[in-house]
Amino acid sequence: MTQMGAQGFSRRALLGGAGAGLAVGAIGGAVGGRAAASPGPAAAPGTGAAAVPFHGPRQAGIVEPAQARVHLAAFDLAPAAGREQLRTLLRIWSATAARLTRGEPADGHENQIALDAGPCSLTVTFGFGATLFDKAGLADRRPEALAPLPAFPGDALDPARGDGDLWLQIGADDALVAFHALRVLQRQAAGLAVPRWQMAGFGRTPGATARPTTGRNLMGQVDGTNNPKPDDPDFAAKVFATGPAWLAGGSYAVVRRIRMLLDDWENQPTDRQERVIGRRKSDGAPLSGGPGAGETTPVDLAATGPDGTLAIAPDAHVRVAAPASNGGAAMLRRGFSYQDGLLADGSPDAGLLFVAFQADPARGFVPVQRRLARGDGLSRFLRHEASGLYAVPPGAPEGGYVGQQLLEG
Ligand SMILES: C=CC1=C(C)c2cc3[nH]c(cc4nc(cc5[nH]c(cc1n2)c(C)c5CCC(=O)O)C(CCC(=O)O)=C4C)c(C)c3C=C
Ligand SMILES: [Fe+2]
Repeated sequence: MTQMGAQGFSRRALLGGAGAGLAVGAIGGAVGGRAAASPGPAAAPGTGAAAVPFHGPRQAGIVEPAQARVHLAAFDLAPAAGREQLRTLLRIWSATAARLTRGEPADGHENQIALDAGPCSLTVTFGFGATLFDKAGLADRRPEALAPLPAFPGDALDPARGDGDLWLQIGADDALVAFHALRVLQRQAAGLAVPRWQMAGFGRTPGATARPTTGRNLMGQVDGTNNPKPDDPDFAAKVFATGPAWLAGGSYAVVRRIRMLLDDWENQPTDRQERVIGRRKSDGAPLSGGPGAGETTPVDLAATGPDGTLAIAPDAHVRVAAPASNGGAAMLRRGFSYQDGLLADGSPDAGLLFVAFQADPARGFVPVQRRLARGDGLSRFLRHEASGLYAVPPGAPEGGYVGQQLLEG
């Protein structure tokens, strides 16, 4: 899984595609509950000028379409740091994220990497890992839902590349803008938090396709079609947490680094690849839909072919992952592809930085992954290599900082 569905649900999508992001910044109105940010003076028309406001009831980087570039990073509190240092850090980080998402230079540790670029839809999303709470003297405020994820069959997790006290998701439609934000935020953490791991990912660049379509992953599949949509009546119930009070309106992010065994996968004929997923590769249409089906044709898990067998195989990924197969469990998937060169055996170190937001991991990722790990035909071509679970607080109002309700509530 990776991107948002073809319908999209950003301010950009509402305004008619990637280029319309310009209008969001330029009109300066309120869109989706956030006051739109003004792009900095350097903003180029189109992708460069698109600005996603940092302040608002929800953090940015959850419902917006995945950008072309991402950095995922985790930090641990510095050995001598506690609650006060955490507060200082979150204030600095929030103020910086607000400036950078407006296309303005940072107030400290500015390094000029993005000086001549607009905001490029930059979003910075903050999350808190379970280990943060003891270190910051907040053990009594740790949500039960932040308990460590269970081990799943087939997991081959590297602890050095997972978990962490603090998590950042930095997305932008320009590589320099994204890296600038990462560097500045990392340098501003000096003495307060130390980097634990970092991963870089990518997705489709706005304008790369003639029609706005759901993105593809590195296996070549259209990925993100059956994500919950903000217009769905139960969208908020699936994606946003209702408690504890400091987290209400926030979410939980599950992050998994999933390597794809691309040499094996690419040796499979296309019809075999399609049966593994349950959708056509060319356009993402479900195999239950017949030749006239398209990407958004509803999946019919009961449909049979002329020979009486199920059109979507018993171990097809979309069958095993579907809410209908998992007691209604659902999540908003917002992943990115990654590639880090070659492994020692010459195979590509490439795959999916799976990111999924949900109201409660016990009603989202956990039951689905339990089932996938046992019965998904796709899992033969995947390796889960790193994992993290983070509480993602609600957004910060103008003048406030992310996590304020936790630290001062
Ligand atoms: C535990 C949750 C999931 C993991 C891990 C996961 C990994 C993964 N998925 C793909 C490719 C596709 N996934 C698709 C659909 C889909 N995947 C999940 C969950 C996980 N995927 C869900 C809940 C769904 C939706 C099922 C439904 O309701 O129909 C699809 C089909 C298109 C789509 O709907 O997005 C593809 C393709 C890969 C490559 C991967 C690990 C690398
Ligand atoms: Fe999937």
